Amino acid sequence: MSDHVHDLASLREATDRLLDAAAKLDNAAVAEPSRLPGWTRGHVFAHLARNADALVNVLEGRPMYASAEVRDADIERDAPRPLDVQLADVRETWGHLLEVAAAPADWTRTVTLRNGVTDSASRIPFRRLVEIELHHVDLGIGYELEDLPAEFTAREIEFLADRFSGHDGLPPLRLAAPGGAGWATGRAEGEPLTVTGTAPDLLGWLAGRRDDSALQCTGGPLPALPPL
Ligand SMILES: O=C(O)/C=C/C(=O)CC(=O)C(=O)O
Repeated sequence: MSDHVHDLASLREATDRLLDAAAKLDNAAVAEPSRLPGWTRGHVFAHLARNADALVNVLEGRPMYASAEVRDADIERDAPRPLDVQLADVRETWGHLLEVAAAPADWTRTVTLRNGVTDSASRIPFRRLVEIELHHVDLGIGYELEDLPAEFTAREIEFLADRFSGHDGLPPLRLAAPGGAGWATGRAEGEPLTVTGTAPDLLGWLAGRRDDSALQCTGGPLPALPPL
């Protein structure tokens, strides 16, 4: 089981980091494109606020979002807001999520996210941490994959490697980072290809944040990853 107390502490630090960096922006920068196709920085802030509300729903046993359409429409509605409103929303919704997470609860219970995904409640703080850390990078404001805490990077590679594990569209893969860290993913049977790169480059590739140009693949050509 994930250590939700440890992950909540990491989440506090990551959220403070994002809010401190974002506070240096101005309204014009909020309206500029983020690194996510079709999304301004305002879309990213709006998404983070609505995701906090959605995770409160998950922890309290309600559907994460009323529907995919409502999720998307809420992000579009909130994206054009000025910086102070965006950051107040991210801060307040995060405060509410923390309050709900502080209530006595069975952290081993199974909760349901969107698209029918289920998980242990104890993994919700880590899932939120992924949103905060990767979207901080997506804002394109000077925080890069290399700036992510090494523990987070290793855990997110493991999380994504698990997600692609057993995927028929992928050959067996062994991911290898300097220092001996390694992860297995793709189909289980067969001789694995070895994909070598720094942990940030491996994470960037798996998470769709970076191309494969910094990775080396031995044993065959590097496969294209299926959509997340
Ligand atoms: O952690 C997950 O499996 C799901 C995360 C999300 O759905 C994040 C979003 O894209 C969202 O909350 O809108």
